[in-house]
Amino acid sequence: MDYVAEQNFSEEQERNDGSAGHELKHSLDDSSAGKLFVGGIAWETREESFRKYFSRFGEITDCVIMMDKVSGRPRGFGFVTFADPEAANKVLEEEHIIDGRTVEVKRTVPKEDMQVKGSPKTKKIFVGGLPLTLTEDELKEYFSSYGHVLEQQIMLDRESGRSRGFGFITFDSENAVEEVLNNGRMHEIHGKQVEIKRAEPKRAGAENAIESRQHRGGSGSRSYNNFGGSEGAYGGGYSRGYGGYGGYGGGAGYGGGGAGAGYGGYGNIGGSYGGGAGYGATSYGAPGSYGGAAGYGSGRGYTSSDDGSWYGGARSSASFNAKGYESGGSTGGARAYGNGGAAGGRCDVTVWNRTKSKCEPLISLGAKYKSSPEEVAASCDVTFAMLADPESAADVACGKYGAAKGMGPGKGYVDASTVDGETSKLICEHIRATGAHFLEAPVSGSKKPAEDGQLIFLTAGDSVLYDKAAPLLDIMGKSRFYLGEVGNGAAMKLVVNMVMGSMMASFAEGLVLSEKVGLDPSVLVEVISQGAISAPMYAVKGPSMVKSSYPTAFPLKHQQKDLRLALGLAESVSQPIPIAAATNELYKVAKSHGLSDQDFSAVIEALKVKLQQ
Ligand SMILES: NC(=O)C1=CN([C@@H]2O[C@H](COP(=O)(O)OP(=O)(O)OC[C@H]3O[C@@H](n4cnc5c(N)ncnc54)[C@H](OP(=O)(O)O)[C@@H]3O)[C@@H](O)[C@H]2O)C=CC1
Ligand SMILES: O=CC(=O)O
Repeated sequence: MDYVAEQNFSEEQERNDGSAGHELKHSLDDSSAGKLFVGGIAWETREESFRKYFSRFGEITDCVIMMDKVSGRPRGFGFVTFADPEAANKVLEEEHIIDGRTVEVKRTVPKEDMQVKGSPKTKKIFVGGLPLTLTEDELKEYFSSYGHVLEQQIMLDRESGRSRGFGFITFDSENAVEEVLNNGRMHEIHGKQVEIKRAEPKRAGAENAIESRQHRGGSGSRSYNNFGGSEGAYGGGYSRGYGGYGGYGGGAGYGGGGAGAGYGGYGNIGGSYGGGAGYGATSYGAPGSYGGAAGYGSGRGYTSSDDGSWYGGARSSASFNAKGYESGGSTGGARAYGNGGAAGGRCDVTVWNRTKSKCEPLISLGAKYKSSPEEVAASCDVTFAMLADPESAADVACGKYGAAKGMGPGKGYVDASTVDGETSKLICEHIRATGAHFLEAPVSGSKKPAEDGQLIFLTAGDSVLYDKAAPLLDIMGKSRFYLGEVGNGAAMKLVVNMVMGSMMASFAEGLVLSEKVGLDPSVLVEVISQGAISAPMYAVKGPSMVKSSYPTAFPLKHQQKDLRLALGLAESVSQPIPIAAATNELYKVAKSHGLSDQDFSAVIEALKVKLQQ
C-alpha cells in the first residue's frame, strides 16, 4: 500500500520557517486554550489591524500573521491568542470580516492531543530531507537500531533515477516507530538533518488533499499554496481548507496517478526534499525547494468558483476560458493537458491559437474553441495568454481582434508571456482602458513543470485580479510571487532567465572542454551533480547534451530573446552585465546555425562549431 506522510501541524515550525522576524513568544502547546487560528486573511491586512479587530473580544497576549520567508508576502493565515480562553470562545461564535474579507477562525489543538487523536498507530515512517547520495542500505542501517526493518525505500525520480530526497521505512512493530519519534522529529543521518513523520495509508492523505482543493475552490477563498513546510501538516490537522496538500514532493512521480494529492506540500522549509517535479530531474524550477504546493496541480477534483480562461491550445497564444487555462506553446499546451489540468476536467476551458489545429487535442478533451482572442475574452471572466514574444503578446492583446476588444469591467487578463516591462505596460494600458484588470504573470519552469502544475508565477499588476486568478494559477503552479507594479514581474523573469542562459552556456563550455581534454563528459555531469554547483537543470539536460540530443522544452530562440530583453533592461539602468552579453552572442550563433526551435541546451552546438573553425 502507498503511504503519505502524517499530517500534523506545528506553529513553531511555521514561525521558524515562514514568519519573517516574528519572535516565537510561547509555544503552541501552552497557549492553546486561548489561541485561535485565523485563515483567509486578506493580503493587505496588517498585524496592527488584525490585532485591533480581535482586541474587541478581550486582551490579546500574542498575535501574528504568517509571512512567506522567500517573498516576504503574507501567507493568508495567522494566530491570535487571548489571555482569557472565554474571549476565544466568543470569537468562535461569530462570523468575522477583516478588510472586506471573511476570515475563518478555528480553535488550535495542542500538538500532542492532535497526535493522539490524529495519528493512527503505524509501522511505517516517512523520512524527508535525506542526503541525495544515501543508499537504501544505509537508510536501513540507520533505522535498524530502533527495530527490525522490514522494508526500506528511497523514492527516485522517474526520469533521472536520482534520489528525490525522501523515502519510507517499514518496521515490524509500531513500537519501533514510537521509539524513532521519541528521539525527536529531526534525526541526523550522514551529517544531514532529516525529518521523520508517521506514514499513513495514502487513501486518507489523498482524501484530505482533495478536500482541501474543494474547499479552496468552492469557497473562492484565497489559495494558500505558499504554506510551505507545514502545508500538508496544516491541512491535515486543522483546517483542511487551507493548504492541506499533504505529503511530500508529489507531482510527477510518487503518488502519481492523480494522487499528487498525497505528496504535495513542504513548500518553504528550505532543505532539499526534492519536492515534486520541480526538484526532481524534471525541471530546473526550484532547486532545493520542497516543492511548494506540489501535487496541487496534479490532483483531481479541484473546482474553482472563479471563471477563467486561457489562451492557448497547443503551441498557441491561446486563451483559456473561465475555470480553465490556456495552453500556448511548449509551456501553455502542457498546462492544459497536464495532470488533470483544465482539459482534464477541472475547469471549463476555452482556447484559441492562430494555428487552430494545435487546439485540437484540447478540444477533444472538452475545451471550447473561439476563433479570436476577442471572442475568448468576451466569453470568459479571466483570460490567460502565453505568447512567443513581445510582438505577438502585444498583437494578441491589443490587435484588431485582440483580447482587449472582448474585455470589460469585471474581467481580467493574465499575460504569462515572457516580455519586457514596456510591452507589459502597453498591454496593461489597453486592458485597463476597457475597465478590466491586468496581471502580468510570466512563469519560471518549462514544459514538464507546466504539465505537473509546478510553475512559478512571477506576477505584478492588479492585486484584485491576482486574488481572483490565484486558484487558477495554483492549478498550474507550485508558487506565485506578487511583485507589485506592472513591469516587476517581467523584470524578475528576465533576470532569472539571464542567469539561466548563462548557466547553461557555462555548463556547455564545460562539457565541450572536458571532452576536448579527453575526459568523459558524462562523468563531469555526475561530478557536478554531487557538488555545490549542482542544479536540477544540469542533471536533467546534461545526459542528453552529452548525446547531442536537444528535445525542446524551452526553445533556444526564446532563451536568446530573453537575454536580449535582459540586456535592454540592464541598459535602461546603465548596469553592466558582461557575462550575459557574451552569452547572448553564443545563442545568436546557435540561432544562425538553425537551432532556434531546439531546446536551449543546443547552445552547446555553437561551441562545437566555433571550436572546429
Ligand atoms: N517553453 C518554456 O520552457 C517556457 C517558455 N516561456 C515563455 O512563454 C512564452 C511561450 O513559450 P513557448 O510556449 O515555449 O513558445 P512556443 O514558441 O512553443 O509557442 C509560442 C506561441 O505563440 C504563438 N504565436 C507566435 N507568434 C504569434 C503571433 N504573431 N500571433 C499569434 N500567436 C503567435 C504561437 O502560435 P503557433 O502555434 O501558431 O505558432 C505559439 O502558440 C514565451 O514568451 C517564452 O519565453 C516561459 C517559461 C518557460
Ligand atoms: O523560461 C524558461 C524557463 O524554463 O523558465
